[in-house]
Amino acid sequence: MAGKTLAEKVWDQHVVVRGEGEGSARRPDLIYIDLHLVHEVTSPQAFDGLRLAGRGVRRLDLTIATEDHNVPTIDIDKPIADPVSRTQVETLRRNCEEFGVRLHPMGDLEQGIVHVVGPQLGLTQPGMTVVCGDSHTATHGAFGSIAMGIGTSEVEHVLATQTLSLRPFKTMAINVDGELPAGVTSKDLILAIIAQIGTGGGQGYVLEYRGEAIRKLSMESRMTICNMSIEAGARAGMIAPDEITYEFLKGRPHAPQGDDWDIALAAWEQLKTDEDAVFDAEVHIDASALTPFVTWGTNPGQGLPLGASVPVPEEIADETERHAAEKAVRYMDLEPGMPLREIKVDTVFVGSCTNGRIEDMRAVAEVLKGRKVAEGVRMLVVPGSMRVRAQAESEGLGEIFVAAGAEWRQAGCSMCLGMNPDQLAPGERSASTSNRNFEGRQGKGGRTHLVSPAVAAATAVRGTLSAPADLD
Ligand SMILES: CC(C)[C@H](C(=O)O)[C@@H](O)C(=O)O
Ligand code: SF4
Repeated sequence: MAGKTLAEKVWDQHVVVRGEGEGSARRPDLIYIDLHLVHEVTSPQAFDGLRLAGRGVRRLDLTIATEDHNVPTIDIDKPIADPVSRTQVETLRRNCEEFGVRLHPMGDLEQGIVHVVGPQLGLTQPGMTVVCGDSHTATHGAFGSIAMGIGTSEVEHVLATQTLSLRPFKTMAINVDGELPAGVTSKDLILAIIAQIGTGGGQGYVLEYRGEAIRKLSMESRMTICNMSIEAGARAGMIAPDEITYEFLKGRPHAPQGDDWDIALAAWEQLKTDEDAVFDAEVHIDASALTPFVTWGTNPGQGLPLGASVPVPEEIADETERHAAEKAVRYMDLEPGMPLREIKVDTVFVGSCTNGRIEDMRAVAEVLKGRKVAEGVRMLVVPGSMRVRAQAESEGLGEIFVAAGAEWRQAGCSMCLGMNPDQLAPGERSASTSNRNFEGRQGKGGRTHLVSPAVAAATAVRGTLSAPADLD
């Protein structure tokens, strides 16, 4: 019998009841869930459902909530001005209190974006099943766990039973060969992967990122990659745990301690794809050929190396792609054929669950140190959690941001999406370290270019899409 992939191993360890049938006709499996993360947007109806059915939360010890999408990132001691956001946050607080769910509210040191908070507390661990009513749950796959976004009715099911009925998946290996050149980051890599396989390329698959370049990445960088698996349409993305994973986890508040650590480690070391395992699909990408990568269009797959030019739609042979490019170029208000480096921005956003961690803050500070944000450019630096903020402060990074003329904010999803006061005005253009560049994502009529933290910082200094190497 052929060996198993990492994803198959983790899945098999969590099957409570196996679905009947074989192959594509196999019915869903009932899967045990090890960690359930909750935020204000997708939980209200789930708690309502529990209340109506007279049920409680089955595993309070495996459930944790935080406020992230609707929170402002300044004046957090004042009441939330927007009534919809205020209701969302207050509802979460009421629900968590009533059901006994642990909540990290605004102002708390552990508050922040749900996908930053889980790993930072050591709650996310190798070999787990992790769910959240949020598509970027894939982030947690960086620890070698199966981490999936779920809908509100599934949130209710997990709250009530700690299990979920899930369809079996296909496996895809993303083999990243060679080494990333200096100045090229994991954000550039994932943008290049999505440009290669397309926003639907991962549909039905759990992706496993493998190869030399991946092994060398920090946990923060691995999270950036897994985070965007959903932008390739995948059900989840994973990376096998290794020394870098264990080093990150050791000593965190919820990581196993003492003998439990040794027992856990022995189990985690088994979590790799067997040599003779067969993936349903394999993709290769040459890391050594990559340069900083940015998006020009309105989906995360419409990206190119920074040194390239805006596509000329008439030159695109495939009709569907041509139409998509025409539409995107129009919405983005770009000249076909213009160098990407000439695109001027008025806003730079650093943050989100893709690039709001300490490593990202450091990368931005390194570029901004001793430099100024260009005239007419507004730059927001938003830590993914209050702990990231505190760490950045202790390293003196906050001062660097402020001295450069950037706004150094409190934690939250912020300008990643238009659910809080941090938004683009119609017609404004941003370079953003977030993960989605859909029409209006950062505010109605706003235009988004997805970039790495280093590119975001260099762009803030020059006012046009730039890499640190473009600065003198
Ligand atoms: C609001 C939430 C449900 C949504 C998601 O599922 O991803 C948000 O986090 C996003 O990034 O668009
Ligand atoms: S930071 Fe953005 S992508 Fe991440 S959870 Fe918040 S809104 Fe979604």
